[in-house]
Amino acid sequence: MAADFGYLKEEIEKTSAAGAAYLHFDVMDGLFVPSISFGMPVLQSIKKYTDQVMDVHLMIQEPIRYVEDFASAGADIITVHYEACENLKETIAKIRAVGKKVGVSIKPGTPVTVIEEFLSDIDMLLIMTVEPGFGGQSFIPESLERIKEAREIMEKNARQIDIEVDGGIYLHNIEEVLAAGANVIVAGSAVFKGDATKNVKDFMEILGGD
Ligand SMILES: O=C(CO)[C@@H](O)[C@H](O)COP(=O)(O)O
Repeated sequence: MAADFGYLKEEIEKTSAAGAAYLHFDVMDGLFVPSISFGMPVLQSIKKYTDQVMDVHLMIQEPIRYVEDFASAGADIITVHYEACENLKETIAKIRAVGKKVGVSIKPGTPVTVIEEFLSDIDMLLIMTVEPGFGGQSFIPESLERIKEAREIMEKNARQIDIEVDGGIYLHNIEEVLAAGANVIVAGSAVFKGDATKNVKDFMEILGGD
Protein backbone atom coordinates (compact mmCIF):
# COMPACT_ATOMS: atom_id res chain seq x y z
CA MET A 1 0.00 0.00 0.00
CA ALA A 2 2.94 2.31 0.55
CA ALA A 3 4.21 1.88 -3.01
CA ASP A 4 3.61 4.41 -5.78
CA PHE A 5 0.70 2.77 -7.66
CA GLY A 6 1.70 4.46 -10.90
CA TYR A 7 4.93 2.45 -10.83
CA LEU A 8 3.76 -0.67 -9.04
CA LYS A 9 5.61 -3.15 -11.25
CA GLU A 10 8.94 -1.34 -10.94
CA GLU A 11 8.51 -0.78 -7.20
CA ILE A 12 7.77 -4.45 -6.54
CA GLU A 13 10.59 -5.68 -8.76
CA LYS A 14 13.02 -3.53 -6.80
CA THR A 15 11.98 -5.10 -3.49
CA SER A 16 12.20 -8.58 -4.94
CA ALA A 17 15.66 -8.03 -6.44
CA ALA A 18 16.87 -6.58 -3.15
CA GLY A 19 15.81 -9.73 -1.27
CA ALA A 20 12.30 -9.19 0.15
CA ALA A 21 10.78 -12.67 0.19
CA TYR A 22 7.20 -11.57 0.83
CA LEU A 23 4.96 -8.92 -0.64
CA HIS A 24 2.41 -7.66 1.88
CA PHE A 25 -0.86 -6.79 0.15
CA ASP A 26 -3.19 -4.58 2.23
CA VAL A 27 -6.86 -4.91 1.32
CA MET A 28 -9.15 -2.29 2.90
CA ASP A 29 -12.90 -2.09 2.49
CA GLY A 30 -13.86 1.31 3.93
CA LEU A 31 -15.92 -0.51 6.56
CA PHE A 32 -13.66 -2.53 8.83
CA VAL A 33 -11.14 0.29 8.38
CA PRO A 34 -11.86 3.80 7.08
CA SER A 35 -9.73 3.53 3.92
CA ILE A 36 -10.29 1.73 0.66
CA SER A 37 -7.23 0.31 -1.10
CA PHE A 38 -7.47 -2.37 -3.83
CA GLY A 39 -8.60 -5.94 -4.38
CA MET A 40 -8.38 -9.10 -6.47
CA PRO A 41 -7.71 -7.62 -9.96
CA VAL A 42 -4.61 -5.80 -8.72
CA LEU A 43 -3.36 -8.95 -6.98
CA GLN A 44 -3.89 -10.96 -10.15
CA SER A 45 -1.83 -8.46 -12.16
CA ILE A 46 1.01 -8.31 -9.66
CA LYS A 47 1.22 -12.07 -9.38
CA LYS A 48 2.32 -12.25 -13.02
CA TYR A 49 5.61 -10.48 -12.49
CA THR A 50 6.92 -11.53 -9.09
CA ASP A 51 7.71 -14.81 -7.35
CA GLN A 52 7.40 -13.25 -3.91
CA VAL A 53 5.09 -14.88 -1.40
CA MET A 54 1.79 -13.03 -1.66
CA ASP A 55 0.94 -12.17 1.91
CA VAL A 56 -2.64 -10.90 1.70
CA HIS A 57 -3.90 -8.95 4.71
CA LEU A 58 -7.67 -8.63 4.55
CA MET A 59 -8.81 -5.60 6.55
CA ILE A 60 -12.40 -6.25 5.54
CA GLN A 61 -15.60 -7.12 7.34
CA GLU A 62 -16.58 -10.81 7.09
CA PRO A 63 -13.60 -11.79 4.93
CA ILE A 64 -14.99 -15.31 4.52
CA ARG A 65 -16.99 -13.86 1.59
CA TYR A 66 -13.80 -13.27 -0.42
CA VAL A 67 -11.48 -16.12 0.56
CA GLU A 68 -12.00 -18.06 -2.68
CA ASP A 69 -11.58 -14.93 -4.80
CA PHE A 70 -8.28 -13.96 -3.21
CA ALA A 71 -7.03 -17.55 -3.40
CA SER A 72 -7.79 -17.65 -7.14
CA ALA A 73 -6.21 -14.23 -7.65
CA GLY A 74 -2.87 -15.47 -6.29
CA ALA A 75 -2.74 -15.20 -2.49
CA ASP A 76 -0.32 -17.57 -0.75
CA ILE A 77 -1.15 -16.51 2.80
CA ILE A 78 -4.58 -15.13 3.66
CA THR A 79 -4.76 -13.18 6.91
CA VAL A 80 -8.10 -12.20 8.38
CA HIS A 81 -8.91 -10.08 11.40
CA TYR A 82 -10.13 -11.72 14.58
CA GLU A 83 -12.40 -8.67 15.08
CA ALA A 84 -13.91 -8.88 11.58
CA CYS A 85 -15.16 -12.47 11.66
CA GLU A 86 -18.44 -13.59 13.09
CA ASN A 87 -17.20 -17.19 12.92
CA LEU A 88 -13.42 -17.29 12.89
CA LYS A 89 -13.22 -21.11 12.99
CA GLU A 90 -15.30 -21.34 9.84
CA THR A 91 -13.24 -18.62 8.14
CA ILE A 92 -9.99 -20.43 8.98
CA ALA A 93 -11.43 -23.69 7.66
CA LYS A 94 -12.36 -21.99 4.41
CA ILE A 95 -8.82 -20.68 3.91
CA ARG A 96 -7.48 -24.19 4.56
CA ALA A 97 -10.02 -25.64 2.14
CA VAL A 98 -8.66 -23.50 -0.69
CA GLY A 99 -5.14 -24.70 0.16
CA LYS A 100 -3.67 -21.44 1.47
CA LYS A 101 -1.72 -20.60 4.60
CA VAL A 102 -3.80 -19.07 7.37
CA GLY A 103 -3.02 -15.87 9.23
CA VAL A 104 -5.09 -14.23 11.94
CA SER A 105 -4.55 -10.60 12.88
CA ILE A 106 -5.37 -8.72 16.06
CA LYS A 107 -5.76 -4.97 16.48
CA PRO A 108 -3.75 -3.16 19.20
CA GLY A 109 -6.71 -3.17 21.62
CA THR A 110 -7.51 -6.88 21.33
CA PRO A 111 -6.09 -9.12 24.06
CA VAL A 112 -3.39 -11.44 22.74
CA THR A 113 -4.95 -14.33 24.68
CA VAL A 114 -7.86 -14.54 22.19
CA ILE A 115 -5.55 -16.39 19.83
CA GLU A 116 -4.97 -19.32 22.17
CA GLU A 117 -7.97 -21.36 21.07
CA PHE A 118 -7.05 -20.97 17.37
CA LEU A 119 -3.33 -21.67 17.67
CA SER A 120 -3.40 -25.21 16.38
CA ASP A 121 -5.31 -24.12 13.24
CA ILE A 122 -3.22 -21.19 12.03
CA ASP A 123 0.23 -20.61 10.49
CA MET A 124 0.75 -16.99 11.45
CA LEU A 125 -0.37 -14.44 14.01
CA LEU A 126 -0.27 -10.85 12.75
CA ILE A 127 0.06 -8.39 15.61
CA MET A 128 -0.90 -4.92 14.42
CA THR A 129 1.55 -2.44 15.86
CA VAL A 130 -0.59 0.54 14.75
CA GLU A 131 -4.35 0.89 14.37
CA PRO A 132 -5.12 -0.70 10.99
CA GLY A 133 -6.25 1.67 8.25
CA PHE A 134 -3.35 3.86 7.26
CA GLY A 135 0.36 3.69 6.53
CA GLY A 136 2.90 6.05 8.03
CA GLN A 137 1.75 5.87 11.65
CA SER A 138 4.01 5.57 14.69
CA PHE A 139 4.73 2.17 16.24
CA ILE A 140 2.72 1.65 19.45
CA PRO A 141 5.40 0.92 22.13
CA GLU A 142 3.13 -1.42 24.14
CA SER A 143 3.26 -3.76 21.13
CA LEU A 144 6.61 -5.11 22.34
CA GLU A 145 4.97 -6.63 25.42
CA ARG A 146 2.21 -8.07 23.23
CA ILE A 147 4.72 -9.78 20.95
CA LYS A 148 6.47 -11.29 23.99
CA GLU A 149 3.14 -12.43 25.39
CA ALA A 150 2.27 -14.12 22.09
CA ARG A 151 5.60 -16.00 22.09
CA GLU A 152 4.97 -17.11 25.67
CA ILE A 153 1.50 -18.37 24.77
CA MET A 154 3.03 -20.36 21.93
CA GLU A 155 5.69 -21.85 24.18
CA LYS A 156 3.05 -22.80 26.74
CA ASN A 157 1.02 -24.52 24.02
CA ALA A 158 4.09 -26.09 22.36
CA ARG A 159 3.08 -24.51 19.05
CA GLN A 160 5.51 -22.14 17.38
CA ILE A 161 3.99 -20.24 14.48
CA ASP A 162 5.11 -17.12 12.65
CA ILE A 163 4.55 -13.82 14.41
CA GLU A 164 4.21 -10.99 11.92
CA VAL A 165 4.29 -7.34 12.92
CA ASP A 166 2.84 -4.52 10.87
CA GLY A 167 2.88 -0.77 11.32
CA GLY A 168 5.57 1.79 12.09
CA ILE A 169 8.49 -0.60 11.62
CA TYR A 170 11.77 1.08 10.67
CA LEU A 171 15.47 0.30 10.89
CA HIS A 172 15.60 1.98 14.29
CA ASN A 173 13.08 -0.35 15.94
CA ILE A 174 13.28 -3.62 13.99
CA GLU A 175 15.80 -5.15 16.38
CA GLU A 176 13.46 -4.61 19.32
CA VAL A 177 10.57 -6.37 17.58
CA LEU A 178 12.80 -9.26 16.56
CA ALA A 179 14.12 -9.59 20.11
CA ALA A 180 10.54 -9.59 21.42
CA GLY A 181 9.76 -12.62 19.24
CA ALA A 182 8.50 -11.42 15.85
CA ASN A 183 9.92 -13.19 12.80
CA VAL A 184 7.93 -11.73 9.86
CA ILE A 185 8.35 -8.00 9.35
CA VAL A 186 6.07 -5.72 7.34
CA ALA A 187 7.59 -2.39 6.36
CA GLY A 188 5.64 0.05 4.19
CA SER A 189 6.89 3.62 4.48
CA ALA A 190 10.34 2.47 5.56
CA VAL A 191 10.73 0.67 2.23
CA PHE A 192 8.82 2.74 -0.30
CA LYS A 193 9.55 6.27 0.87
CA GLY A 194 12.92 6.86 -0.75
CA ASP A 195 15.10 4.29 -2.49
CA ALA A 196 13.27 0.95 -2.16
CA THR A 197 16.31 -1.06 -3.28
CA LYS A 198 18.59 0.46 -0.67
CA ASN A 199 15.90 0.35 2.01
CA VAL A 200 15.22 -3.38 1.55
CA LYS A 201 18.96 -4.12 1.48
CA ASP A 202 19.41 -2.23 4.76
CA PHE A 203 16.62 -4.33 6.34
CA MET A 204 18.07 -7.54 4.94
CA GLU A 205 21.42 -6.82 6.53
CA ILE A 206 19.76 -6.82 9.93
CA LEU A 207 17.55 -9.81 9.12
CA GLY A 208 20.49 -11.87 7.88
CA GLY A 209 19.08 -12.50 4.44
CA ASP A 210 16.31 -15.04 5.10
O1 LIG B 1 -1.91 -2.59 7.38
C1 LIG B 1 -1.34 -1.56 7.53
C2 LIG B 1 -2.06 -0.36 7.97
O2 LIG B 1 -3.37 -0.71 8.18
C3 LIG B 1 0.12 -1.54 7.31
O3 LIG B 1 0.55 -2.49 6.35
C4 LIG B 1 0.74 -0.25 7.11
O4 LIG B 1 0.34 0.25 5.87
C5 LIG B 1 2.22 -0.35 7.22
O5 LIG B 1 2.74 0.83 6.83
P1 LIG B 1 3.90 1.57 7.56
O6 LIG B 1 3.47 1.84 8.97
O7 LIG B 1 5.07 0.62 7.52
O8 LIG B 1 4.07 2.78 6.74
